[in-house]
Amino acid sequence: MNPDIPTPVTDEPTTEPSRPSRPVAPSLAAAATHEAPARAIEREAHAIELRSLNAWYGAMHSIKDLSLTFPANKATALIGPSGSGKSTVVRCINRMHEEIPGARAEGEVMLDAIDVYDPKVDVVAVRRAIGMVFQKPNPFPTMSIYDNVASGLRLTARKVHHDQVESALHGAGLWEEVKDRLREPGIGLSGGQQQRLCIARALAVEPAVILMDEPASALDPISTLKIEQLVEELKYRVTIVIVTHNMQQAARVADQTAFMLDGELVEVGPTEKIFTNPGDSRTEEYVTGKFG
Ligand SMILES: Nc1ncnc2c1ncn2[C@@H]1O[C@H](COP(=O)(O)OP(=O)(O)OP(=O)(O)O)[C@@H](O)[C@H]1O
Repeated sequence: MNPDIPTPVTDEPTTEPSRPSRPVAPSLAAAATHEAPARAIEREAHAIELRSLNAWYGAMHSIKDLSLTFPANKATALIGPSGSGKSTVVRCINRMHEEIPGARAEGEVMLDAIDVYDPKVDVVAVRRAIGMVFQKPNPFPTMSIYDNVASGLRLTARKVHHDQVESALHGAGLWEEVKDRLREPGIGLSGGQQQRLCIARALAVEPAVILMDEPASALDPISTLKIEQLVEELKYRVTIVIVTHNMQQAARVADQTAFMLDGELVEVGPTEKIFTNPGDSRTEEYVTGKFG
């Protein structure tokens, strides 16, 4: 564990455990670089393609031969009943699954032309290129608002520019609310603001993809709306994968929706089709509330 990085206020693992130790494949290196100007928000988003992904917890086979593409610059919702494997899939995408004792994954997770499971790819670079936001906001408890956002940048940059922090806070729709209190603790913000601070922290390192695992389920309706509006804005700069139990939320924010059941992909398609004219009767039963 890097001593510069305090433990986040959550039992979720931090996505930034240590400094990169070896070179990364070129596009991941590009995605992870801190040298780009602060407003390099035009950075390309990348599609993620899962090819025959399988995941286990010990002997339990929890993700079964899942192939699925998350198109660049789109928001894809992962829906399905509790235990269907949604969170496991997102943790496989940025290689956090393997941090769980006894857990392993097989298959390919392609980011652009690079398999993030390629042994030559640095796992820290993967997690910079593929940011993650959890259900419970997890700002670093001892850090100011400013330092929370700067923390990822400091892993590799000698100097963090104020512009980079400001740009990320703008990107997360938080700048106006915090610009006069940047040195105050991040945990002093409201829950919704903390979640946007976590989004700013993820954005600061200019990821290609952001994974959101039920990012609004702990928030009030107004904060939820702000997160949903943010998803709409962010997808012009990053690819978004959002796990949600809220069907209305999926319908509001997602261009594409994938329905999972028992670790398998039942169906994926344009969100409107999944909600109005799904191809599989199990999808219809789920989206109409007959189970789950
Ligand atoms: N850390 C873990 N150790 C062992 N089994 C796990 C672990 N995390 C998840 N599982 C199991 O893997 C399967 C998929 O769980 P996962 O959390 O991915 O589903 P989910 O669809 O995200 O559920 P929820 O909507 O309740 O969050 C479940 O059977 C679950 O019990």
